[in-house]
Amino acid sequence: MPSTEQALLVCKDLSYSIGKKQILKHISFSLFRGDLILLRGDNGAGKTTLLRTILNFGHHKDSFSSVSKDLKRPQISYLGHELGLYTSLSLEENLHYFLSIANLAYPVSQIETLLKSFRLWTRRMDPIFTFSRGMKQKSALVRALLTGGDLILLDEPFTALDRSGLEVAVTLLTEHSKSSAVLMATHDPGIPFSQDTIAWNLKEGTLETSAFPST
Ligand SMILES: Nc1ncnc2c1ncn2[C@@H]1O[C@H](COP(=O)(O)OP(=O)(O)OP(=O)(O)O)[C@@H](O)[C@H]1O
Repeated sequence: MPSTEQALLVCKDLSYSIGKKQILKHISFSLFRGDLILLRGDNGAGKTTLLRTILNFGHHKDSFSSVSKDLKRPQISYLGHELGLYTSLSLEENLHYFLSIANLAYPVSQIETLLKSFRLWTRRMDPIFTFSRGMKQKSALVRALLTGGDLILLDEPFTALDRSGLEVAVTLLTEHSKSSAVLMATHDPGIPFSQDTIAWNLKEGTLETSAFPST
């Protein structure tokens, strides 16, 4: 394992409570470029809470104490249960908007490749409200990939995807994780990830890590 000095984000002894209920208990981990991590756990185990805590790591300075020396603050992209797309805008308009607020150029040929992979290319000028649930999910994944930055956090990213959409998503996320880190919460047991994938399991507020697939 690389040293924590090379980590994008180091978390030490993170505990988090909502009201009187302790959700996360003394959690420690480091995230590195190249990591592709599946986060599992029962309903209510705290997966969404952990992802949102990482997203807002600046509010938990005592736990997130160290980041790589060459990187002041990792850029994080988040895709949660709410897809965060503007439904009255077209897919293309959404991508233009999210790239512009992330201060990124519009990568024309990359977008064409992504949209063709997800079979969204011919629908790119249509408003999002005319899309099926799976098409909205694919659109949100494209947005997250394009604005990915150093770390992508995904909460149930495969919801409503058909088999071919799932395979495309897995391929794209695997490719993306080679240059950044990808951490995703999922219940889906049949995701075709490689043996290099890291498995995390949240159980009663503590984090267990194991080789993939988790048991
Ligand atoms: N706003 C809130 N107020 C009170 N309790 C909350 C709130 N948000 C989350 N919780 C509690 O925190 C715990 C963890 O919730 P969380 O959404 O992180 O679980 P999860 O592992 O993502 O679950 P799921 O698999 O169902 O999506 C649950 O017991 C939940 O009831």
